[in-house]
Amino acid sequence: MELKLPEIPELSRQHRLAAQEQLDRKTKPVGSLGRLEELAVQLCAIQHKVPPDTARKRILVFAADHGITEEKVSAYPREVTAQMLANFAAGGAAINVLARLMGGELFVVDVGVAAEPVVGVKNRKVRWGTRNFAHEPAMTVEETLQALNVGIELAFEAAEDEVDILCLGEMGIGNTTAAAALLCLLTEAREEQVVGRGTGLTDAQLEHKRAIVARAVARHREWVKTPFEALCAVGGLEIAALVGSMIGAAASKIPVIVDGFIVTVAALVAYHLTPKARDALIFAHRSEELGHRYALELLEANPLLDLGMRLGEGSGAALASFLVEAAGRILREMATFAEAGVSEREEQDVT
Ligand SMILES: O=C(O)c1ccc[n+]([C@@H]2O[C@H](COP(=O)([O-])O)[C@@H](O)[C@H]2O)c1
Ligand SMILES: Cc1cc2nc[nH]c2cc1C
Repeated sequence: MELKLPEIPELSRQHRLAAQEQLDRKTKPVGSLGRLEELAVQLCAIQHKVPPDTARKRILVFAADHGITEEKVSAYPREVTAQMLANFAAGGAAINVLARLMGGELFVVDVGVAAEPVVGVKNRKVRWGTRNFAHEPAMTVEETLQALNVGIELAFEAAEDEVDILCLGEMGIGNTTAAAALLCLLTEAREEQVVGRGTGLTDAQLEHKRAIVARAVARHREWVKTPFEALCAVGGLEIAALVGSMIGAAASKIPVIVDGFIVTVAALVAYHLTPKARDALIFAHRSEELGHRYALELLEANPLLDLGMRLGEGSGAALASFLVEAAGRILREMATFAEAGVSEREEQDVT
């Protein structure tokens, strides 16, 4: 298997201009809907249509386990990943509540959880968890490509189902360690800048996690030459699938709402592999996780929300989807000055 990525179309300048022109004719002072207007224009540029479609929303939650949990880097035991899959399937997790509230479909995809498959969760296991990257590369080239392809396939399936907006989330105990190490390997970041408390480490546990990441990153820097190799070295199966899904969605002109720290690091990998993947991304929120600010800055991303959240599961993306849908509906449904018989702005000479 080799790395073959789908072609990504350019953002549509024509639809961007048409969207802005229509917005300026709606019954509101020019520019008064602020970032909602930017969002509406961005949706049109990604989808190549005015007004944009926002009715059909799908959340993809990619789940996997991490060998690095052997190093005691998470506040919770590895088994929680599989247990949460059962919770997702039963409808009891935060993301189930938010999916119901937003009227979105929730697809949970097991790309590599270290347990038997769960009924109600899509089984696309590549292997039962990654290897411990403190000692060896987390994934082989073959495994990484397989996981990337799971993501690409799910994005293409969404396109076939005429999904309008894709929200991306993840579940995987230990994945803030993988994401932080990946961020270090891809950039000049130091561990103190990007290794955070994840699910809630104490000060002493955070020190330990930083030492583990520093040692592993130094070790893998010796051989890692490309972003793809960085993903193999310290990434995760769900992170690789997220990267694939972003590239597949961009190729299919589907806007993607990026959740927290882990999904943003996946976005950075996608950007390094194929820069145009960045164009289809909308950043949901600024997570409490330490490295998120840094990762967002690298992508020049200004997220919509800042609610002090650090859950994952796509929860921030689901919340931001309300704003994204609002932006699209404003362009679709608001009356123009002419339609409503409202007087337009006056050119007043005050000299
Ligand atoms: O999305 C975030 O910014 C975020 C920040 C901290 C933790 N998480 C979630 O918590 C898990 C990873 O935390 P940890 O401490 O086990 O590395 C994983 O299931 C993520 O969904 C997610
Ligand atoms: C309970 C629990 C739920 C989660 N959801 C995403 N990451 C999680 C981590 C834990 C520990």
